Order: sequence, then C-alpha cells, then structure tokens
Amino acid sequence: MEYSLPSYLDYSTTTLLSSLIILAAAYLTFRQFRHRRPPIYLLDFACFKPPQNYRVPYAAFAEHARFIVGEEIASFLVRVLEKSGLGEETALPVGAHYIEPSPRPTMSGSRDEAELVIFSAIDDLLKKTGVDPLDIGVLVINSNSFYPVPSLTSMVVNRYKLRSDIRSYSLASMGCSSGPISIGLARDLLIANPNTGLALIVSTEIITSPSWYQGKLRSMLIPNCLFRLGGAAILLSASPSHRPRSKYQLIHVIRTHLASDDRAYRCLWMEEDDAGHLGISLSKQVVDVASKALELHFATLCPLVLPLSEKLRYLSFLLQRSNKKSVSPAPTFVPEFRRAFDHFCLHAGGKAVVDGLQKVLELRDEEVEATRMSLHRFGNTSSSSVWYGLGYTEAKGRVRKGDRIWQLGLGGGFKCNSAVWRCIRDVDAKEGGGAWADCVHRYPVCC
Ligand SMILES: CC(C)(COP(=O)(O)OP(=O)(O)OC[C@H]1O[C@@H](n2cnc3c(N)ncnc32)[C@H](O)[C@@H]1OP(=O)(O)O)[C@@H](O)C(=O)NCCC(=O)NCCSC(=O)CC(=O)O
Repeated sequence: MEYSLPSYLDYSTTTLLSSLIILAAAYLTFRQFRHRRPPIYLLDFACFKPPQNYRVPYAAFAEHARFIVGEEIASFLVRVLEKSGLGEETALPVGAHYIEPSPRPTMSGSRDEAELVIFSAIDDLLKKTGVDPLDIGVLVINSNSFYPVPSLTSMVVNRYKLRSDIRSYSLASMGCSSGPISIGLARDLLIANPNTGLALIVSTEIITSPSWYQGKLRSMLIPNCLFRLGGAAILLSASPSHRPRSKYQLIHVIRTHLASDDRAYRCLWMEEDDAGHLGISLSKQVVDVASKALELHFATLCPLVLPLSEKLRYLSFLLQRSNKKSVSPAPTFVPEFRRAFDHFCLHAGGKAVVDGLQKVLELRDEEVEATRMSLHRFGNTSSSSVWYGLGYTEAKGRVRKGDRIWQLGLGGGFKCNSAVWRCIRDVDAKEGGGAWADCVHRYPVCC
C-alpha cells in the first residue's frame, strides 16, 4: 500500500492540507459522537468441528483423485495440495469421498451437509450461552454456493422452532468475504428494531453443491484442493443487559466492493467448462486483485482504526516527503497495524493468500499464526475462516479484556470486508476451546 503526495505540493500547501485533515478528523469525531450507534455485543460464537471420519489425509485425496481424474491431473492436484498450507486433518463432506462413478451432488446430499454443519454449530452455541431459541429475533445466514428452497434460514427456523416474527435473511453467492456483511446486516437490524431480541448469524460454505467441480480444468480444480467443511454460528445483542456476559463489542464493519473493475469482477468466476461441468474458476491473479482491493479498503479502515500516534506519523511522512522534492521513487507508508490491533484473523484462503496478506500488512509470523493454523487444521472454510482464527486465538488463552481484533474477509466479487471487535472481558482458554479444544496443544506447526 502506498501513500504518496504529489511532489509539486509546497510547504504551505502541505500545512493547509494538514490543517484540513485535522479539521476533518475533528468534524468526523464530533459527528461520530452525535450519531453514535448503540453498542452491539457478541455473546459468543461456535465453530463446527468436522467428525473424524470426514478427514481427507493427503494419501486418501491422491488415491481418490487418481480414480476420478486420472494419474496426470491427480499428480497436479497433489502438488497443489502440498503447497496449499492445508494439513492432514481437514475434512470434506460425504459426497466428496465417493469413488467413481461419482454421483452428481444431490439436493439431499447438500441438505445433509448444511444440516450437519449449521445445526452442529448452532447447537454448540446455544449450549455454551444457554440462550432460549425463542429469544432470537434476527437470523442471517451466508452461504456462497448452496441456496435451496426453502432457504437455509427456513431450515434453521424449522429445526429450532424460532419465532414467526423473526427477521431472516439468506445471503447467497457473496463469497468468502461475506462474514462481515452478515455481521453488519444483523447489527443494522438490531439497531432498527431495538426490542427484537438476539441476532443469530451463521457463516458457512456448503461444499456439496452443484459447483463442486467434477471436470479436469486446472483453474477450476484448485478450489477442490483448498475448500473444506466449516461453519460458524455467532450471537449478537444490542441489549446492555447482555454486556456483562458478552465477550466482544463490535466496533466497525467496513466494506469494499471492486466489481467495477473487470479483472477483479472475473477473478473468481462460476461457469461450465467445455464438457459442461459447473465449477468456480480461480484466476492466478487473485492475490494481485486482493492487494488492490486492500489498498482501497485501507483508505476507509485506517482513519477509523489507527491510533493518533500512527496518524501523526503519517502526517509527518507527508510533510517530510513534500519538503524533500526527491526524484527517487516515492517511499511507501505502511501503517503499523499492530498499533491498531492485538489479534489478526485474516481470510485463510490458501497459502499464497496468507503469504500475500502477511507481506502487504507487514505482519510478523506470530501475527498470522492464527490464520495459518486455521488453514492447516480446517482448510479454506470460506467466510467462517476468520472465526476459526479467533477460536484459535481464544483457545491459546491469548485474548484479554481491551484487546482489539481485526477480522478481514476477502473473496469473490471482488470484495474485501472487515469486522473490528474489542474484547470486553478476559476469555479463558478452556472457554474458548470449541473446535480447537482437542488439538490446539499441537499447534503451531511449521507450514
Ligand atoms: C494454489 C496454490 C496453493 C499453489 O501454490 P504455489 O503458488 O506455491 O505453487 P505453484 O505456483 O508452483 O503452483 C502449483 C501449480 O498450480 C498451478 N496453479 C496455481 N494457481 C493456479 C490457477 N489459479 N489456475 C491454474 N493453475 C494454477 C501452477 O501453475 C502450478 O502448476 P505446475 O506445477 O504445473 O507448474 C497457491 O498459489 C495459492 O494458495 N493460491 C491462492 C489460492 C486462492 O486463490 N485462494 C482463494 C480461494 S477463493 C476464496 O477463498 C474466496 C471466495 O471464494 O470468495
């Protein structure tokens, strides 16, 4: 990311610019106080832990691929898997374990997976929080590739016999960055309807879907190597009475949409190959596009989250640069994000995605540990991956009252979305265990 000032700006212009920035910041702060939203609390969340028998060790993946796509393509897939950052314990749904003749994903197979993932996560969350399902007034579910009739939200209302006046929304096709979108929607619904009760959000990707690719095109086979079973359920409240038992307060939801750029729009593209197999084609440019989306995203995020010291560092950078009138290449300014956040839960999209994010954000290895370990243990779980990252951080006993958490989602559209949280009470490692409870002691691993 680069912040640069045109060299023709002289000192007085820069001073004027600085004053304007300070005035604008003061005005925004004033406006923020005047129009302050009621606080939104996160009571708790739960991540789905796949059953052992759904595991896909490398050897099983390779053997399976050989049967389905033949030796040559199977060796390509294994090569990709070995470089993907995924470990030996990630899981795929039942349908993906079939050997040829591989059945097309069926509606009942997709429903089975959706019920397994979504109900397990919700059951766990309701058990942890002791919440009565009848207290839920808002329900938002985001799932990219599976959108049945009736919807996933109807499936949940039916299972838990939720209220008939529930405000429910199923968000489809919104990609891996849709977690913060769901959080933002639930927040707005809670604020617009103050006495509606709690909001339940589910972020997941159902793999047994028509777009689970069964052909032989490399760019469409890569998602089969990366995506794995996963989902998270989250409970939000706008009621101050829930504050004492809540873990986090929502500070910001920030969204950036880059679909006006054709390259970004098409870099994750659902289509049929020449043989008619539906799938999602993954462009090699995803990491480049993500960097561009991040630059735009930072323009909104940074003024909101950077502490004053970092904003002043930025101003002084501007002043120094304009005084130097140097002809050498423009220096870059990368904010020290660790001054704004204590924990980073980034989209675990694949090794190259995590490497790219670490580089762009100038993060240390320990700051991307939660993301890398989520990728290793659970794979690319789409929009829920940022919750596996937070689950890891909690299970390691690293979350303390006052800590600031950044969840960053990236995905199809192309979109880049953030949710920023502040921890409002210490979180005990055992309490945070969840999907990580029986394995966190084995992490971090080298990958
Ligand atoms: C796929 C990788 C694990 C491969 O690892 P490396 O890059 O280290 O290895 P590499 O460059 O040698 O690539 C291995 C082989 O894969 C091929 N290859 C890589 N990417 C490809 C692509 N998009 N299409 C076709 N082939 C591809 C290379 O040419 C090479 O083939 P050969 O060996 O023959 O030369 C990595 O590039 C990665 O993590 N990419 C990012 C994945 C990504 O986009 N994730 C986001 C998913 S979408 C998402 O999460 C959000 C959403 O859905 O909304």
